[in-house]
Amino acid sequence: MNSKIVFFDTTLRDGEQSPGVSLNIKQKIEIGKAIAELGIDVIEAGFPITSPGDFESVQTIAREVKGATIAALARANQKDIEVAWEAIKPAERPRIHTFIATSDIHLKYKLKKSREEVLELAKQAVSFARSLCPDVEFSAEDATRSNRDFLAQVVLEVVKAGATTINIPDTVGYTIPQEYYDLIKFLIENLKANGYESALKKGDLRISVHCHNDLGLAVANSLSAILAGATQVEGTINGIGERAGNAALEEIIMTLKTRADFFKEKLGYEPLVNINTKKIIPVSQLVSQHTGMLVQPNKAIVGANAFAHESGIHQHGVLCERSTYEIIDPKEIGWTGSAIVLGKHSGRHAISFKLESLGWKLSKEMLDKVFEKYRSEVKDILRKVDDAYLEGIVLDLLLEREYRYKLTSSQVISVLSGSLKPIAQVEIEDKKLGQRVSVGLGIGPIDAAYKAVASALGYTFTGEEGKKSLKLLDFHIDALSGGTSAEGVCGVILEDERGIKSAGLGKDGDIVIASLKALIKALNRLEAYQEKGETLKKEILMV
Ligand SMILES: CC(=O)SCCNC(=O)CCNC(=O)[C@H](O)C(C)(C)COP(=O)(O)OP(=O)(O)OC[C@H]1O[C@@H](n2cnc3c(N)ncnc32)[C@H](O)[C@@H]1OP(=O)(O)O
Ligand SMILES: CC(C)C(=O)C(=O)O
Ligand SMILES: [Mg+2]
Repeated sequence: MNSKIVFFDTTLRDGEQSPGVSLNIKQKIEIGKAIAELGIDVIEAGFPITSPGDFESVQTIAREVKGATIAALARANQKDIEVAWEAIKPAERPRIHTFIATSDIHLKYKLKKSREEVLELAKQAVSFARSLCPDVEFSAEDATRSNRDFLAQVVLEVVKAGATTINIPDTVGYTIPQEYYDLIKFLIENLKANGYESALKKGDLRISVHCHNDLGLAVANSLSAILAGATQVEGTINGIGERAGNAALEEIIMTLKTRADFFKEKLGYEPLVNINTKKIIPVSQLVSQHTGMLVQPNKAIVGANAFAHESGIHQHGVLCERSTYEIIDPKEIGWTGSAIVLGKHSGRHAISFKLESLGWKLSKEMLDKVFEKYRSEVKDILRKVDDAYLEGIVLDLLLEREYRYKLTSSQVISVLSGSLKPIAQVEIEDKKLGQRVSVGLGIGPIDAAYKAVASALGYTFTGEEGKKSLKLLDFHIDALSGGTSAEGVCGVILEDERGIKSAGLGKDGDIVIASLKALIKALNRLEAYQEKGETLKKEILMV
């Protein structure tokens, strides 16, 4: 019995076929090396006949990427195969991967050839490839829409011609798990009946699967094929690839690892052996960065939300014991850990956890007050609550009466056209220094208003000398309801020179006023924190 499944990565070939993706040689080598470090057995580096650039990158990968077999794709013709061989020849272990479609749809409309002609081309391609390279993979493109008996005949003949891996692609993502299971089983039984049982058992001959995700079934189909006896599985990092993409290798790997019990029982052996799963997140991020294909947040394993918990009941569970709502330890795949994200559905346990991590250890009564304020002031307004807003609530409860600034008057003028600039005038009551008045010019009315406030209180957003520097880390405005008379809500996060963060929300029918209210709130909280924050944290509060 085979002791392991061969993992075949085609991020650099099928993955690069994603619309809009084009990787340069440097990026391909970086990705190739990262995939090899993950422990992937075969890396399909490209399709060398495509262009001189593709040839060069496949050749460079063949020279520089160690540890994995390096494969190159070729159509079923001599020229493609010669060029592919030329490119991969320098690899430690080269593989020629040749293919031709076997479905009647492809034969009739695309190749315009009979079944007999395709069978002949497949045999010739494999035996020519085999005359160059000992490791030859053959793919029957669109296998899942092919006539079963014809497919079985092609498979048998290319094995006789010397193919060592036979790939049965679900090229258009059409099959479903049970159907694919039956197909793979049927093809394996047919090979066994024709004298290849021992080769299959020893791993000298492998049935491979290559699934596309048009119905969202690529990973399920791949796993089903493994259960039917396939011993090579193909896919890409992050599931990128033609149209809806390929099977996501990281999902297959983590399913085999997480449900090793199930697969071991069904297969009689442990299917996952050599993968260094801690490299999954770094390689996923590298692929996303180089291809420009963002990973959707809710994507399994590698999505930003895959180990993030926002709802109170789940947060409570995870804080008690991670395994209540997580089936994988995120550290096992290279994340730093699980994330507790505050939002609309969060409860007291998560708030208390967050505050403790910020240094605030609150009494139960105080926590109840914070939660009530969180519920009434923040929960429905912010989609994701930064820690600074939470800390701001605590400061309001303890120190609001002492807050230093009050906006007493303001006027802001917008400019439609011409050389004039928007201008703002503000009047602020400062508990320490009395009334402060200032004027600001800006690109827009909010910019002008913020500059006026900063100048009145001795701050600068632009690094002016002699003033206290502030960074505007976040600024956003939303409408609280629909229509032109909707109330606007502004959220602001500031950071001072020491890295202290402070946030404020402001609501008003006038969005400039909402923005000013948010800024003044954030500045009040910042000053309160600077003066008393650390001292207050040291006390266990019994308010
Ligand atoms: C399912 C898959 O993912 S298959 C891989 C798909 N990937 C790519 O196509 C990316 C790289 N492709 C390319 O750069 C180009 O298509 C090239 C260089 C390979 C070929 O370009 P062109 O010669 O201009 O041909 P074009 O792409 O327009 O058409 C494909 C030709 O290959 C033929 N062909 C397609 N598949 C095969 C095959 N497996 N074996 C032999 N011939 C094939 C077609 O019948 C057609 O032939 P024709 O020119 O005689 O009509
Ligand atoms: C070339 C083959 C393996 C392919 O990518 C497909 O059929 O999807
Ligand atoms: Mg494909």
